[in-house]
Amino acid sequence: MNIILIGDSGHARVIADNVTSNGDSVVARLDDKYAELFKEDNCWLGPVSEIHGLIEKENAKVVIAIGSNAIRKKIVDRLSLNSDQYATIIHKESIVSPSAKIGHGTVVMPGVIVNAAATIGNHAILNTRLVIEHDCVVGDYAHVSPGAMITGGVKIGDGVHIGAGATVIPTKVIGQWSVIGAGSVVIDDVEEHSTAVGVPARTIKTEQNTANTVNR
Ligand SMILES: CC(=O)SCCNC(=O)CCNC(=O)[C@H](O)C(C)(C)COP(=O)(O)OP(=O)(O)OC[C@H]1O[C@@H](n2cnc3c(N)ncnc32)[C@H](O)[C@@H]1OP(=O)(O)O
Repeated sequence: MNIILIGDSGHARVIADNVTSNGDSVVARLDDKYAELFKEDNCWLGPVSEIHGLIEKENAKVVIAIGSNAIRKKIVDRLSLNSDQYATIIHKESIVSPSAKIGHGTVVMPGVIVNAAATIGNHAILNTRLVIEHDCVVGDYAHVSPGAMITGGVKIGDGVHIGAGATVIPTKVIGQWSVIGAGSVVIDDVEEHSTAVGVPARTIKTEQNTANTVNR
């Protein structure tokens, strides 16, 4: 499969590694830091506006390879591609239950475990070596960071960012566009648009994080 990445930073480089280690090819990396389209090492580099021509020319699918949940959403909204024009990248050294569902545009990094009947939304990031336990639901545009432990039946809303190494105990609900600090342990539900940190996690900010919050 040919893949076009939107974004050309560290997160995009990790996704590019995932793509190639699965035997697929990154044929373009598009980013508005480039003024015009050119080819380097057999890969197109250029502004995001080149995407429609390249999808056709290269018979490629697209992944938004940008770490910010809000910016991924903005780009998806702006591009208005069909869902089948996005790829789902699942690293071959991850373990995904046959009964789990993973949405389009979502990336599953090496060492991830997704257990039975978990449902992962679209354009989400399941980062290196995390665990999503049975029956969890992870929303669209969520990012669960490296080493997080999401135990059974947890619900993570759209656009949520779970920090590295955080733990969420069973059946808790993290409201949409909230942020959980690195290393935190969530033992209560977290309201939408909030930031919660610590062990146990306590909410330090509410109504702060939205789909317009770009720096996570
Ligand atoms: C491949 C990759 O790299 S994936 C990227 C993974 N990224 C992460 O895991 C980053 C997660 N981000 C964090 O943990 C951040 O600290 C956030 C988002 C929770 C908070 O950031 P900010 O909103 O800038 O808060 P700020 O730094 O001002 O801290 C506010 C308070 O919370 C405390 N705090 C912040 N983060 C944490 C944390 N993870 N655990 C415990 N306390 C924390 C601070 O000490 C501070 O306390 P004080 O008011 O008593 O001094």
